[in-house]
Amino acid sequence: MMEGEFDDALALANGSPVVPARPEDRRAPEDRRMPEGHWDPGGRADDHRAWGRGGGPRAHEGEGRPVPAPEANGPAPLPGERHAPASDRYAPAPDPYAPASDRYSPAYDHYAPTSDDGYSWIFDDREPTRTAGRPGKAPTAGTGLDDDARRGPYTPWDTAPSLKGGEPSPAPGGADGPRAPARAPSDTPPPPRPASAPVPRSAPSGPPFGPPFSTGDTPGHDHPTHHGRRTRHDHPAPTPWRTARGLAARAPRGPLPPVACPLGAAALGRTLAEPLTALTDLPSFDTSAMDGWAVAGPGPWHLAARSRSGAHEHGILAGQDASEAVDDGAAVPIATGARIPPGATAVLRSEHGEVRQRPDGGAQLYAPAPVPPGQDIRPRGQECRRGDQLLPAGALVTPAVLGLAAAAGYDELVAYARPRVEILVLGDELLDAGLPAEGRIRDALGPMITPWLRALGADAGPPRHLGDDADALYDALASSTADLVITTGGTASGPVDHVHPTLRRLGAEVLVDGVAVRPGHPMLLARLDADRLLVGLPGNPLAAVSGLVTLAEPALRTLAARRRTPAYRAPLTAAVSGHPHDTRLIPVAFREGAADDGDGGAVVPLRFSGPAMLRGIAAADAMAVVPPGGAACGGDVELLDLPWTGDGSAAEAVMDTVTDWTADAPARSGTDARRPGVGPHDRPNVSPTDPHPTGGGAA
Ligand SMILES: Nc1nc2c(c(=O)[nH]1)N[C@H]1C(S)=C(S)[C@@H](COP(=O)(O)OP(=O)(O)OC[C@H]3O[C@@H](n4cnc5c(N)ncnc54)[C@H](O)[C@@H]3O)O[C@H]1N2
Ligand code: MOO
Repeated sequence: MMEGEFDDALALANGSPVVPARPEDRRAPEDRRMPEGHWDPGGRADDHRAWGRGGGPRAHEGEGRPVPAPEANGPAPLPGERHAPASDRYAPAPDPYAPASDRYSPAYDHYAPTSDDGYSWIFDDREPTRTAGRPGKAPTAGTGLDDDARRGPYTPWDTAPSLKGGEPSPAPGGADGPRAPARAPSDTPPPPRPASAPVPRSAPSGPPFGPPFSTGDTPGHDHPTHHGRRTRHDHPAPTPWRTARGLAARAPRGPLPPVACPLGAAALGRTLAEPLTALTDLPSFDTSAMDGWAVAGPGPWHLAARSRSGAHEHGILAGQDASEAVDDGAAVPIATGARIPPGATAVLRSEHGEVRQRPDGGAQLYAPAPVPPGQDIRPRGQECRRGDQLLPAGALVTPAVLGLAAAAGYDELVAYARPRVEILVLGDELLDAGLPAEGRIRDALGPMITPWLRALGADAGPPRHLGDDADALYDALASSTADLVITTGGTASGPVDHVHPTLRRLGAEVLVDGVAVRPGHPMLLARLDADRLLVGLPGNPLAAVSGLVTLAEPALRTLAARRRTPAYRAPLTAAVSGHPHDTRLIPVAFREGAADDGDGGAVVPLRFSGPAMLRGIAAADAMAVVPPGGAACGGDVELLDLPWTGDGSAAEAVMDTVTDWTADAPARSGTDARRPGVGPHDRPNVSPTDPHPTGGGAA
């Protein structure tokens, strides 16, 4: 296209005489590749990429801080004060950790649903009570100790004095039982200590309670009793939570081999093992972006009866041949998605054109304003040229990726194999249908874990129920060919907790034997052989969730070659007390506009987050990582996505390669508590319209 032709259009608009365009100046539209609505007078066909790679900010700039600074969200606790002032309506429960206990608490009845939206009752942001003034509890007790800590450390059943006549063991002390032993902070391996050295106590009260953990400085690794009898004295120190995640991520030898899989559900959720490279230009031909007329040169245009019989009765439709050229000064009806015929220079939308009949029986098409060359034409190669990298290896195959791959000409994708996971549900007490009865309960983990793992890209079959049969467990583990076996229950040291003994019997290498996390501390990770791992999830349902996110998810990520989603944080609407030594994982719901600055996102700790409960996690958007010692109201906490929260992997992959991703992205306020790139959610339990989400719990 010559500049003169553009001038022609302008001249027409200005009522100036039109100099007919020279046909030799009209190159095929295929040669002009510019973004839609922009013609390419200079024929800069190969510069088209520049249009998508402007100077806009990179999509991931500023990603690290999607939420306001903590100080914007509420006062920090005063020195010596564990909770925020009472005026803070998002202030914490008297002891938010207390409901995590399995002991009956009247609180469980107290938080029955009362609110209008039916969900806000679950927020764990009850009216604050200063610790010192809390009735009925000594200020030093219950500040982060759950039932387990109160009743004492992890105690192997076979050494409990009341059951066996083994070594003497001190009786539980005080009303709350013995205190948990002091341990190193969660994410720091405990310092080496001589085996005979006494273990310091976290509280001076209570009778002595012998050292319960291994003195080894490498938790879970140098434990001397993996092939011998476990005693209370030689149980390994729990692995710090973050260390455990890292060990789980590094436990597999690497990703499973790539496979070619048909484009469709078989590929969904896998990770691309090769870059997705365009097999064609997209669009692959110059395309009409609108229903209307393909026009050649400036108007008005002669609406010719098409010369070829039968063809183009309704004009040129999508999918039809459009090889017949349009003469200069002529127009032909065209549909969205149809090929632009040779000679056409623009598309005039149907709502913009006016057809006037001529006395000679012909028709003339008029436009209310000049039609710039290239208008409403999607030029070939606008989105990509053949050979362009559309996505890098490592991108998650999402539904959108399937669509893109299909558009780009793929019939199958080369992606990493899905990890095969076998789920073994242990426990004679479990029913798989009906109501709990006669001491038996419903299996809550089988129905949960299979889809959870599938959402993580695993090939997980239905759970197998093995009861509490040690031989059945041995046979199942010995014969399994799965990349990862997941057991539920039986990780502790009760009389029918068969996981540890069976691993010893199999000669498995225990990589993580207990994690400094609540709930879920008995979780474990073992290598059955070079290519098979086992994650032992505790039986308490929320403890099992904790094990899923702590051990199963990182291991599966490595096996499936999934990217780690970057950590993200949000401020808490209420203080959460911490375990003295262990990391806590608590279910939280996102709430936009909950913070005191009026528009900041935040996360609301949910109630019913005791180890045996699923009520909190079922309403949750994420799990918050609460470090030992707790987190203040307004303080940022790290968040772990849940499978239904969304996964930014694909978006991150795109951001690495396509810079105009930002052009259409909604502006990020910097206060969105959600993962960058994930749109506002509308889960009913976190209705942003509810100004008083404390609901029934606020009283
Ligand atoms: N003496 C000690 N006992 C326990 C300790 C401890 O430190 N010292 N830790 C407790 C903690 S914490 C947990 S968690 C559990 C873990 O126990 P197991 O992994 O051996 O699990 P089970 O005893 O089989 O079950 C525990 C609990 O969960 C229920 N359960 C089991 N499976 C299911 C299922 N599929 N669906 C629903 N509920 C399930 C089971 O009935 C028990 O109530 O150990 C504590 N003990
Ligand atoms: O604290 Mo256990 O780990 O109940 O879950």
